[in-house]
Amino acid sequence: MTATTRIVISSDHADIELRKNIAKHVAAKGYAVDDIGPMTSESTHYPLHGKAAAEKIAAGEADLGIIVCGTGQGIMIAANKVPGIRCGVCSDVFSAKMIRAHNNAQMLSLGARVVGEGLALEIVDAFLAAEFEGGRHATRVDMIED
Ligand SMILES: O=C(CO)[C@H](O)[C@H](O)[C@H](O)COP(=O)(O)O
Repeated sequence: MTATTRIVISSDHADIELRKNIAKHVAAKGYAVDDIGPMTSESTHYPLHGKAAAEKIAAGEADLGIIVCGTGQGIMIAANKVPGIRCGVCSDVFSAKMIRAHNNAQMLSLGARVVGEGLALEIVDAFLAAEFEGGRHATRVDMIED
């Protein structure tokens, strides 16, 4: 991915500070960041925010997405309900690389109550640095889309 890649970022209330710091971290690398909130820690509903971020990608308004909830799981499930979206929860750097390299995932989900900020930023970096390998993996991703 290049610095012109557009990245949509969202979360629920579980940790908006982590989300904001991810947005700052990614913007500092030169990526075009669209942080769609929420902007307060008031309790909200993760399906709304996973869907909103995924729909930006499905509509061609963003290339990649990073979403955050308490475990990363609920917001990931919601994002994956949007047709064409492939999103994985990652708590380690290797998985973050592989969901791009083998699964061509457009979205990374993080659990703010699972990983600390330092590891979260390393996971983000691995996700953004990885490239889809295509080949046999494209066959399998096509099977998911079918
Ligand atoms: O982890 C989550 C969903 O998988 C969300 O962050 C929820 O907020 C989580 O279920 C906890 O909810 P709470 O209202 O913050 O107790």
